[in-house]
Amino acid sequence: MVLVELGRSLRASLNKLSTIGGASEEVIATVLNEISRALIEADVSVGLVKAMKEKIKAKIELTSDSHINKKKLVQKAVQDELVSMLQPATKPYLMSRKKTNVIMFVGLQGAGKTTTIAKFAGYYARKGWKVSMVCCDSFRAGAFDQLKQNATKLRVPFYGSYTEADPVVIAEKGVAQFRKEKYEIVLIDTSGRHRQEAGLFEEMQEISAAVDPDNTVFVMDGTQGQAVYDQAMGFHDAVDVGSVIVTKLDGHAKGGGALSAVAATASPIIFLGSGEKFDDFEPFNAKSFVAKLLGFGDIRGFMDELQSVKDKDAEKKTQANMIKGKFTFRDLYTKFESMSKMGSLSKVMGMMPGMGGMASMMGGDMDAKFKTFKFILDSFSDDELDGKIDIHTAPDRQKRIERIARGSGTHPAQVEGLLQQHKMFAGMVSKMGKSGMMGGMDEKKMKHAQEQMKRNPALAKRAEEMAKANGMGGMDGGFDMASMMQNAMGGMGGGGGVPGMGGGGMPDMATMQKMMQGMGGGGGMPDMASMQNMMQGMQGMQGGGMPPMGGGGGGGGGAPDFAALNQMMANMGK
Ligand SMILES: Nc1nc2c(ncn2[C@@H]2O[C@H](COP(=O)(O)OP(=O)(O)OP(=O)(O)O)[C@@H](O)[C@H]2O)c(=O)[nH]1
Repeated sequence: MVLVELGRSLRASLNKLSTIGGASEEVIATVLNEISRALIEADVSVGLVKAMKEKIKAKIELTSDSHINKKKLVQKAVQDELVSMLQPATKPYLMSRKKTNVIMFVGLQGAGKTTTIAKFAGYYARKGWKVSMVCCDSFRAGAFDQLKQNATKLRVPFYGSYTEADPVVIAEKGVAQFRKEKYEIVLIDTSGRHRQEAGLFEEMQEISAAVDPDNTVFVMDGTQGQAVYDQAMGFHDAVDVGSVIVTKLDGHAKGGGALSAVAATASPIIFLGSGEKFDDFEPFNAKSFVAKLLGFGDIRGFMDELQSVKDKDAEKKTQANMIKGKFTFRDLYTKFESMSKMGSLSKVMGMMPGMGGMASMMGGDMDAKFKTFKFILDSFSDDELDGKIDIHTAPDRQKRIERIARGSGTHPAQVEGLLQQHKMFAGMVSKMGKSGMMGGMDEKKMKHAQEQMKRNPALAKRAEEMAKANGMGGMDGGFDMASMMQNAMGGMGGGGGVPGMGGGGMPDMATMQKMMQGMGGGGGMPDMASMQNMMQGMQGMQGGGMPPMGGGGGGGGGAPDFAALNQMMANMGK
């Protein structure tokens, strides 16, 4: 998650508010002062912060109802004001799949244009768009090689020239070629300069006139904080900047200032860059960003991502298998694919309520582990993946493990670790399949359970009390995913086990989706069906968590009492 420090300070301040009933004037004043200080430290302009603080205060004072939960009120006011500070005034360009979308990238030298183009290309290619790149940066030696290298890694076609010095000619030829080949997206890299110079602006205007881009994206270095305001305005006035991408928000204290300054120029921010890797990139939406910053998760973003990347056929097959109580290595692979198409796992986790902090705590290692799992599965034969050869019981099991380890560049112990986790999860799926639990929550049954809860508010209340008694009560009287996960994972991160291979099963996407839907309302109680789904989901994680999250399973903490939770569900239904 970007702006880790700012998020941590804001969350810590908000947590000072009492959960029960009211918070004293004094506490509220302290919290608002701390929030203001955190924002100023992130380089947000003092004027903006002052105005924001006054607006929040006014909102709180206006609410004379003494019964209202002050904690919620302050949280909501802070969230709303942060959103309005970061919400750009204009809407960004929306790409269409029916045409060639020509996108020109501009910015100062070193802002991260070439890297951002690669990230942008990767993001859309993962979602199935036909993407291409054109290098018009004939100013910086090596720019074309850099773009070429990135394009090759991403398997995206590119156009450029070592001999042609005129960027306008390159742009025209490249765009014409990719238009003819019916590419949906053509990304144009332009050259940068150290400062905003007349020469740079002229070149940008000439390229722009030659290719008539559908959108001009201004790439800006976020480490400069609020100072970017003048830069953004300069580019805005020189070319018709349609949207902005702010880069280098990883670990830089000034990111908040950069974001608020860009929003103040009325240019829509479309993506944020948070590292040098292609995956260090996320779409920007003020509401989702603030929700993640404050640790509330981003259910909407998660669902959108899930929908846009899901390989529906593969997921359907896996779902059908699981209902029958079957879970092959290919099903495991499908789960990995779905997750990896959504970007880095830490990003995905950042979208889940309360889990953002955990993701940053666990660091980039998670993604490395995730990749290792995929490499191992890539070295399975089709028959092994589909369970036609049961690798667990095959007489030449050891030989197969060694072959897979060689093929994936891993240690046989890591392959063994994956087999163990698969076995555990497949066993669980098998039990659930037999008991009908896996298929148990189809739409009809889910509706029925929801109706039950609606008709009987006492039941909903009891469920909430029970959930709280089980240590699941959290923010807004709803669920605190972080504490649930901590419970569910027991000794995450502990020693023992095969290094890097603590993971096991993962709840199926449908379960996860239902579970998220249940939690997405913010506050209140998830419906009964979702809760039961959630239990199933968590059971899937019990063997060490989502694959890359398992920490070897050694570190104590104790497994959650799923039997008790399930019993609780069952009792509630009576
Ligand atoms: N930490 C971090 N580094 C980044 C990010 N984006 C780009 N970089 C790094 O910033 C440096 C400059 O990036 P480039 O993509 O070459 O910049 P450019 O704007 O294309 O530069 P010119 O072609 O010279 O105009 C490289 O070392 C990148 O790896 C980011 O989000 N975070």
